[in-house]
Amino acid sequence: MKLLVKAPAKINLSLDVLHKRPDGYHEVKMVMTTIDLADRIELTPLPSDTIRIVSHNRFVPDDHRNLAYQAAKLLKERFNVRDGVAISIIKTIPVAAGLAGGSSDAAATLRGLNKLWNLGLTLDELAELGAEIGSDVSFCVYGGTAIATGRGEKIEHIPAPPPCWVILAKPTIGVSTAEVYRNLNLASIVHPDVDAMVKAIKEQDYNKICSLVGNVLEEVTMKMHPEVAQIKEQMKRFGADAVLMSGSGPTVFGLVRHDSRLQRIYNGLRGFCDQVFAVRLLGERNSLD
Ligand SMILES: C[C@](O)(CO)[C@H](O)COP(=O)(O)OP(=O)(O)OC[C@H]1O[C@@H](n2ccc(N)nc2=O)[C@H](O)[C@@H]1O
Ligand SMILES: Nc1ncnc2c1ncn2[C@@H]1O[C@H](COP(=O)(O)OP(=O)(O)OP(=O)(O)O)[C@@H](O)[C@H]1O
Repeated sequence: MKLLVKAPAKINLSLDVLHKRPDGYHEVKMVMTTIDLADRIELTPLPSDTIRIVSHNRFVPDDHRNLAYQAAKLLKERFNVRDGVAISIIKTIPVAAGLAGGSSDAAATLRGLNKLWNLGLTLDELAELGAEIGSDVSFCVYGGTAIATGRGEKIEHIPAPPPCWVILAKPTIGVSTAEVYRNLNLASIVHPDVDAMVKAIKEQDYNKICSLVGNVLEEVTMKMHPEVAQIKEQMKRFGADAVLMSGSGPTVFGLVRHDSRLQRIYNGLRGFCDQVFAVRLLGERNSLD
């Protein structure tokens, strides 16, 4: 049996960093939501006791460095699974983009193998395992919309924001998350109001949500890559309701409510960015089947 699993990308509507922890990670407080831009993961049982990664994207490693490989290895070791699996990754989410592509592939692999190998784990158990792979993996196990705290692995679900379009534009650079956190100057942070963002989402107040988007990592990445600021400016000029960099970047997203504006913004951005997408926010959380 071949199993197909969808691995959606995330954006951060609000991302605050509270302090640096003794273990080197940063204590964060963020609002994350999944969007309808997804990789597809195909899981095929193998007769031998191996994990094989198949990916036709030259930026995606096809060995133990792949987060989907690490997800399969973790399940095999923890639950003594002797079966093998071929994990084929059909990539749509831009790589090293701030959209949690690798983390979502790992999360989808956890959900899929739980089913393929009849492990009977709950989403909570899979999210806990996911945290061992990366900070964004727990959220990606659930999807939907959530407040993430700790180093990003503590998840509290909240309702989805009101429906809208999300325009994404990724400049042709990749960003190292570790480097961005390293270059963050904690003393000069202007903190976004994460609680107010949560309240605005619960009240389904689209205009308020737009006025509250904020990401403390944005300034750090912009300093390294001025094209991020340029794309933000363009997106604002073409009429997006709110514009922000996602995660550690460099992808910039814009929220757009009216269909009539969408084409104009999309066409305008295509002029100077290869990777531009127009997708919907995804309201629902992932289920186990
Ligand atoms: C920027 C975000 O994507 C926002 O959602 C996440 O905070 C990063 O999540 P991620 O890519 O899954 O991060 P990980 O793979 O766990 O960590 C990569 C590196 O980023 C830094 N890192 C990550 C998360 C965090 N809360 N504090 C950190 O300082 C650490 O140096 C770590 O070695
Ligand atoms: N399945 C995968 N897909 C993409 N990249 C992967 C994968 N597994 C490992 N990687 C490695 O991880 C690096 C970061 O890729 P990824 O697309 O996950 O970044 P990101 O979107 O910035 O993640 P985040 O938003 O969680 O910080 C890549 O450069 C790549 O070498």
